[in-house]
Amino acid sequence: MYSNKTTILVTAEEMKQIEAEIFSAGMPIASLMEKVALKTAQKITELYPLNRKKVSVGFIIGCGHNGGDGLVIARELYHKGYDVTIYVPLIAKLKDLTAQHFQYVQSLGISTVQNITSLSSCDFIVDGLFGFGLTRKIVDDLAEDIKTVNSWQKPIISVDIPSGINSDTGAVLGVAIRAKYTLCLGLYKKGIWQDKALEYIGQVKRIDFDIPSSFIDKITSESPSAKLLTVDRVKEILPLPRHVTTYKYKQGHLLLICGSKEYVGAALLSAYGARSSGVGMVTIVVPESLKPLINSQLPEILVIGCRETSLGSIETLPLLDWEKYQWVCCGMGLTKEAVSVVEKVISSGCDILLDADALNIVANYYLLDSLKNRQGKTVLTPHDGEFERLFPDFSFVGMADRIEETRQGAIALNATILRKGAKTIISDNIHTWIIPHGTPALARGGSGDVLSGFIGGLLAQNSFTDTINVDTVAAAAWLHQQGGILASEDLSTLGVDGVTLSQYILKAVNKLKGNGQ
Ligand SMILES: NC(=O)C1=CN([C@@H]2O[C@H](COP(=O)(O)OP(=O)(O)OC[C@H]3O[C@@H](n4cnc5c(N)ncnc54)[C@H](OP(=O)(O)O)[C@@H]3O)[C@@H](O)[C@H]2O)[C@@H](O)CC1
Ligand SMILES: Nc1ncnc2c1ncn2[C@@H]1O[C@H](COP(=O)(O)OP(=O)(O)O)[C@@H](O)[C@H]1O
Ligand SMILES: [K+]
Repeated sequence: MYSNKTTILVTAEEMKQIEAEIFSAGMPIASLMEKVALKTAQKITELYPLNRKKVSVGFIIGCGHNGGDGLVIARELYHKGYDVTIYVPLIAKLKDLTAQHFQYVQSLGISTVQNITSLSSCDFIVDGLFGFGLTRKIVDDLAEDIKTVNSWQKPIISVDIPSGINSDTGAVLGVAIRAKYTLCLGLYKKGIWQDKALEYIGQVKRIDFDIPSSFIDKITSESPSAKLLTVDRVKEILPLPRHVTTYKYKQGHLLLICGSKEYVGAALLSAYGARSSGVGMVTIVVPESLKPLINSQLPEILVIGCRETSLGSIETLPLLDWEKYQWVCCGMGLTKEAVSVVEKVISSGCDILLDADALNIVANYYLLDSLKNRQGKTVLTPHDGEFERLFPDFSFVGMADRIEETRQGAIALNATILRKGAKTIISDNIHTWIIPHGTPALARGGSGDVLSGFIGGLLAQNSFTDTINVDTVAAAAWLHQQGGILASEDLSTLGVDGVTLSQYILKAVNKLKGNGQ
């Protein structure tokens, strides 16, 4: 079982406790700082190698151990031949270890300047101002310094976390460094993966410093932690390789209930998404008038046309043999008037995924209790607007920690929630996955319809395995983003329409074979 502990996201408190375990086990604080900073310095020389020409580096040094790290890095780059200048705005309140490093750096003759503008001629900047010890808003001169550095549009490498970013919620505390690289120390801080931090973190790299996994377990195993989903984990979750003796019904039967005259494409795109999952069978329930189109576009899909309203929505569902289907996906392009359809799906007792208008209907008709207490598993795939509509007056809505807010939603509705966004969050009441890589190319109508069908198809297949739903939904979201990334590489950010996306998801699946399988 792939159980990489270092993809876990930790809060400042958890990191402090993990480091306290390291210190109480005998590792001197100064030694850990030295080890961490040496590895960080090494990474910086890889990012900005000297290659014979002079490279000048400006350091912003804080008063805490982030500053201590920065000073050790400054010293090491100096010894390697970089032109180093340091600026120590909080010189009046340096912690002891930081003060010692400052004294040594000065004894080496490394130049210390009195104001930030003296760094403006450096090739790049290292931000060792604040780490996870930042506790309050950055104001006054320090805030001005950060605005000044950002204004230079120069590469900034942030040690541990961009200074000014709350390491739990990702919120900007007044003002924050806009980093080109964030070199996260030891374990990923939770704030780095919150959508709010996205425009400040740049490219994130983790600097490993051999934290014993028993210490990580000891501190984090009690609390439900979020983790980054990695390619290795996705490979484990996918229903691959197939048994040679399999047959189509062993590969799952998915029921899609979606579409309307107004939103024909949503039904089509959900079906394309389902097709890309490789699910054994797909049955789609749509208003009668959509039937010929679906049949012509996706000949392998069984189409049940049903009576439609004057507006072209599904009026009533026909009698369905619900037992036949491993999963039901409902809502894509359904319109908000198909209330009885959603009520029937909720009371069907099947395992269901609700998206788009089905979510709006649940919100508008207060079906939350019937959702929470229903038989069968529930997956919800709201974007932020749908999420807020679902939980208008719940205490957790609007909390600073968006990852935790999503988990609270999952608990409230006894469901697995996929929260759409630049960083997709997938959570049930215990497990939370973050999809680390994404592309804004997906920010267009139809991407979500493809996603719902694709998730449904994977869930239907994995219903024959012991894979938990939150893992399957996360793997689907990971492949959906990867499909978008691959498509934008070939067709540009503007070229990732829903049909193209559904085809590139398969390229993303195929690429997994290349990952050292
Ligand atoms: N522990 C270890 O050995 C290791 C730790 N590691 C490194 O240390 C970092 C954590 O170190 P840290 O705890 O010293 O916190 P850090 O962010 O450096 O400084 C916070 C200081 O700033 C101050 N301050 C806060 N807010 C402020 C504000 N708005 N405006 C002005 N001042 C403000 C506050 O002092 P205060 O003003 O509250 O008295 C506090 O003392 C961590 O991110 C990692 O980089 C790694 O190297 C591994 C080894
Ligand atoms: N900036 C972005 N970066 C990455 N993914 C995005 C971004 N914007 C949207 N997406 C993804 O695109 C999809 C949009 O879904 P949704 O808003 O439901 O679209 P629709 O319902 O119109 O198909 C979601 O999977 C979301 O995660
Ligand atoms: K920093």
